[in-house]
Amino acid sequence: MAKPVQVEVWNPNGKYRVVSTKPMPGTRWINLLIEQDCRVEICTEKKTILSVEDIVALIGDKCDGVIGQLTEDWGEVLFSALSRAGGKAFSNMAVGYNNVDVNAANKYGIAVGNTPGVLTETTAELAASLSLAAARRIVEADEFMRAGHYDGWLPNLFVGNLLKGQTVGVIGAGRIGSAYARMMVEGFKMNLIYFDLYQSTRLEKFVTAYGEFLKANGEVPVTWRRASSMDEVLREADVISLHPVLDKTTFHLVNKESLKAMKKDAILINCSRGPVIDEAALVEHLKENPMFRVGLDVFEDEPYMKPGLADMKNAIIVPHIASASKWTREGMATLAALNVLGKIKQYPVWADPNRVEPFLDENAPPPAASPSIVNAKALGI
Ligand SMILES: NC(=O)c1ccc[n+]([C@@H]2O[C@H](COP(=O)([O-])OP(=O)(O)OC[C@H]3O[C@@H](n4cnc5c(N)ncnc54)[C@H](O)[C@@H]3O)[C@@H](O)[C@H]2O)c1
Ligand SMILES: O=C(O)[C@H](O)CO
Repeated sequence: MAKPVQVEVWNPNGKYRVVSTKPMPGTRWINLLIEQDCRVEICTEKKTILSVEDIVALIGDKCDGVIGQLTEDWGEVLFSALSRAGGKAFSNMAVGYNNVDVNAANKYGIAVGNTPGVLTETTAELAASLSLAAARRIVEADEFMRAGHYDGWLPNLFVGNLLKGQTVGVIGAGRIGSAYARMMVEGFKMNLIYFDLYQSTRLEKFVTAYGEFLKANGEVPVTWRRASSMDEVLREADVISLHPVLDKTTFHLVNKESLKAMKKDAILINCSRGPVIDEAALVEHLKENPMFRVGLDVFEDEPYMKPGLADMKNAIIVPHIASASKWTREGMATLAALNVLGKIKQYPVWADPNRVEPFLDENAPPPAASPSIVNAKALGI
């Protein structure tokens, strides 16, 4: 039998039992659930990643819905346990849901929610921060100062790359990739090359209009191009940022061969999912190409790193914090809670999962809808 898991209980007499596998930022999400007659149970176990067994214990005999995390393995075992407990709703507190077996959820008629729209800019800003930090060697320089090595200005000290006029390459120009592209184009006057399965017309229009604006002001216009293959982006771009979903088509999208195709002094940023890069191949590439720099928010075997990565001066590594702004994390918690609540209350699914502002307005009640259910069609809701 699974051992009991520690929880904190809100509104013990609530009719619907909703479990959150982690404490989440803010209290609005808790209040919204309580106002709608939910008993909210928040797991307070100290360990960071809960096992499937822990979550089965949390679900227990009666559970209407669960808010879970991207570190958890939501597959057959958990969805069957949730279904046995009478549950009909699950939401990841994340936009990515590669940790969820949606087919298994479909089998048990369980809605799967995610949280798009509220983390686009925050995540793009971290990708931009890593791009700048890598280009200007900020982390290396900071370590150098703290170690007391600075004994005066030198012409060759921490010389990096100028972004202005260079080419930024985006692989996966969806919500986050497009927001990042705009930041780099508008902020640093970089030219854009992107690769996506779909055309990003809005992004193209934006760069065209900005280029015309620059030209009208006597400046060199920025340009854009949609590449017909990822390789084109790898060969041509000076800074490449990865923003696709993780699925079979993007696993090890960047591998030994693709790394070789990139410029020797290129910068590679990954704020999508770790397995999009073959991390062992990346470590070898960083060793062989000291001018090549990388900024990583995500790792192939998270929370672990491949041997050697932590020793590389040309790598900047941060612990999956791309969506970690207060506003975004509180918003993600709210959206995840409302996904679960919406299914419990049999509300319809919101028509446009990218337009989530009405759910985030602290001064007004949220719409009676689930903000984003990825298997809505399959479940006929
Ligand atoms: N590091 C973080 O904290 C963090 C935060 C948010 C999102 N993410 C990750 O970023 C991903 C993207 O988020 P989003 O909101 O921009 O999603 P999105 O669906 O708007 O964009 C993903 C884009 O990837 C494209 N794509 C899919 N397969 C591709 C392929 N084989 N080659 C090229 N492009 C391909 C899609 O067409 C789409 O335009 C999420 O799925 C998640 O995994 C990470
Ligand atoms: O997919 C996501 O939402 C992130 O990885 C966490 O913000």
